Amino acid sequence: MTDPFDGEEIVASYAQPAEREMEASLRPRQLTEFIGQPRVREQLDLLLKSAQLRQKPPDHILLSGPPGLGKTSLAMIVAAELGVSIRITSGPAIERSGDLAAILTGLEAGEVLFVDEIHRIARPAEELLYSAMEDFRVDVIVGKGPGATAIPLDVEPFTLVGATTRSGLLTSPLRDRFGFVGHMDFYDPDELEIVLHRSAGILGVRLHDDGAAEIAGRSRGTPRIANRLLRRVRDYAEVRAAGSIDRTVARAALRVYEVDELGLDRLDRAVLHALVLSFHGGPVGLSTLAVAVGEQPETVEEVAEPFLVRAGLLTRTPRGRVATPAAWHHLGRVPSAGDGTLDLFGGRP
Ligand SMILES: Nc1ncnc2c1ncn2[C@@H]1O[C@H](COP(=O)(O)OP(=O)(O)OP(=O)(O)O)[C@@H](O)[C@H]1O
Repeated sequence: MTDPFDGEEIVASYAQPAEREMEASLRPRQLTEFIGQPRVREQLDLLLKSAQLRQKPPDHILLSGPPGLGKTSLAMIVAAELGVSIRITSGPAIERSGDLAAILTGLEAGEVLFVDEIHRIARPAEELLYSAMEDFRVDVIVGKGPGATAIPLDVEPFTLVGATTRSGLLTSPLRDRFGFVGHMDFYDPDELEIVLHRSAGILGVRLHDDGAAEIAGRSRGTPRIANRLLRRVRDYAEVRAAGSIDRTVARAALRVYEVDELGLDRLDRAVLHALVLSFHGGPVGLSTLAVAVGEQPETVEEVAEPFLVRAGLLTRTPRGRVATPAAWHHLGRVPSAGDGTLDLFGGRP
């Protein structure tokens, strides 16, 4: 059976490079502009203000949560609120510890170093980070074997902001060196409506409250997706609806872009299809499921599953992933008593 939604992946929760520039223009610049996440916001506000009172860089900050919830934006806000510049890198980009040593020793006093996907940093580089975070010092090893020597180099006091979608994969020595851990959660639809109105203002789009509510409800609790859907609905509105977005226009546009009423994207639906149709609802192991949808296990686990679990469509059990009755219903199917699958009309898939 072909997936009727197998089209452009406009609700994918990771950004395409071409969209990064547009995303940057929509980023909140100050803590007061940052919508939602009230607990993290308040905790960060205290951390930053007390650091400013003491005139010292704040403790290292770890932000954890699914993609697109605003971790990068918050890291930039931390630097902006402190009035310092930010250097940005990511765990996978730091292949050798020498790369990290060069970044660390090049930092200016008080700067923020943002390491996205910090759980993917290579082990030797991670070990270098320990002394840099704790003592503002790195030992660079020169040479190999018995003749190798460690040259200690000073690092200016800095604040590391690490972002991770998988805080469970962080080793405890690394996790323990963060003085503050902020857990980001999915946004409520009413918070996403505020995000959408703010973005519409920046983009110069007329967005009515009912249009914002329609888009927010399909944004999977994720501001990045809300903004992406807004841009696509804006395209539709400009060409077919004189540039104004209300509920009717939003619904029509999202139908064209094949975003369903739950906001599921191609990968989400592929996972549900595989789980329900190929594995009869599970339980099935993550790697088997990932092979069935042609993705890496990490992509299924980090990108699709958090929302599927939250939407009550998938559960993780010790024996593997299981489709809930709501997942069967969403695909228009009913679980059969035996191992076969019957669709709602009694036929086999
Ligand atoms: N609280 C917020 N208020 C307004 N806009 C937000 C908020 N959080 C995120 N956004 C918007 O969502 C987009 C994605 O945010 P950001 O890149 O900070 O997420 P992220 O969690 O770092 O994602 P990833 O981990 O995938 O890099 C930004 O362009 C920004 O416009």
